[in-house]
Amino acid sequence: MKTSTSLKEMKQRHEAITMITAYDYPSAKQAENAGVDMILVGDSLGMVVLGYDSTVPVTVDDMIHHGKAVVRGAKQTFVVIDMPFMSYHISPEETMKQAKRMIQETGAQAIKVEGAKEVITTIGKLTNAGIPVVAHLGLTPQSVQVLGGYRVQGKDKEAAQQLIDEALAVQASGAISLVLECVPAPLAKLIASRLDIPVIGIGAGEHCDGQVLVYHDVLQYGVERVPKFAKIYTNMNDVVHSALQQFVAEVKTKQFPTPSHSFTMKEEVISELYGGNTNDENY
Ligand SMILES: Nc1nc(=O)c2c([nH]1)NC[C@@H]1CN(c3ccc(C(=O)N[C@@H](CCC(=O)O)C(=O)O)cc3)CN21
Ligand SMILES: CC(C)C(=O)C(=O)O
Ligand SMILES: [Mg+2]
Repeated sequence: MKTSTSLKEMKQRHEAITMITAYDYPSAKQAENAGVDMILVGDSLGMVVLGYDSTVPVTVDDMIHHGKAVVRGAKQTFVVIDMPFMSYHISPEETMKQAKRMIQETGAQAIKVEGAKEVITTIGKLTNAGIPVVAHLGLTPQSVQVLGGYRVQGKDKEAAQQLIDEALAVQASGAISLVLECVPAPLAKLIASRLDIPVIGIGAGEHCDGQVLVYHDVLQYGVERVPKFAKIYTNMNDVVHSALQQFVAEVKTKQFPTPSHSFTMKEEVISELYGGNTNDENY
């Protein structure tokens, strides 16, 4: 199991950190078996496994339900879980209460929060309470309606400088790592070099300390289009489609099930069930 200290040491020795999302028991088990360093129970689950068109409808209960299954599937892997939309903005009391539930009820090792300005003091409070916090800057999908769409962030001088300042601020308030989403590669490179904590990029280029992608994008599983920054390593849509089509066809044509997928019983018991009438048309 990685720790915030060992992740920082990986950064220091320039060993790339790998992170992938998982939302349930089988995906978590697969991620762990493939040797990822960290698993993210992302609120992207709202879009990729619950079918919402943004991450905004996702609740703390949704996150806990999926988070518990992920932790059961990946007991040896560092699991980070997203605090969902508005669960850390209402009041400090509400934030602490929900963060406590997320950690205690799932067994995850850390939580992740989007943004900087409004969450700087929150990161410090959670850290002081013993909850490791991962920050998330750049394209922050919970604010998609404020950002005006899923767009690359930090392209001009002012926006880039603001991102640099925010990255330093989340580190100063105790964040153990920073996820940087959809920012120009040169800006991500500069931020990663200025910070001591690992910067995990998604659409942030090759110079981050690690990379994170959404499980269903990597596998093209259930998703139709994937963001430009995602790399598709296999096409599960085709694999699943053809397997399910074959199942349907084989049942229709009576090719499935065969005796090898069935159970039988003693001949004499069957005969008794037919009242000894072995001439019955169904016998
Ligand atoms: N399947 C999936 N993968 C993700 O990476 C992901 C989600 N869902 N849901 C939550 C957020 C939303 N994310 C997204 C969604 C769309 C784009 C996107 O369409 N980006 C444009 C680039 C726009 C530009 O050029 O400014 C693209 O063409 O990829 C990016 C990030 C990342 N996260
Ligand atoms: C895209 C990653 C970083 C995320 O926050 C999520 O999957 O919810
Ligand atoms: Mg997220």
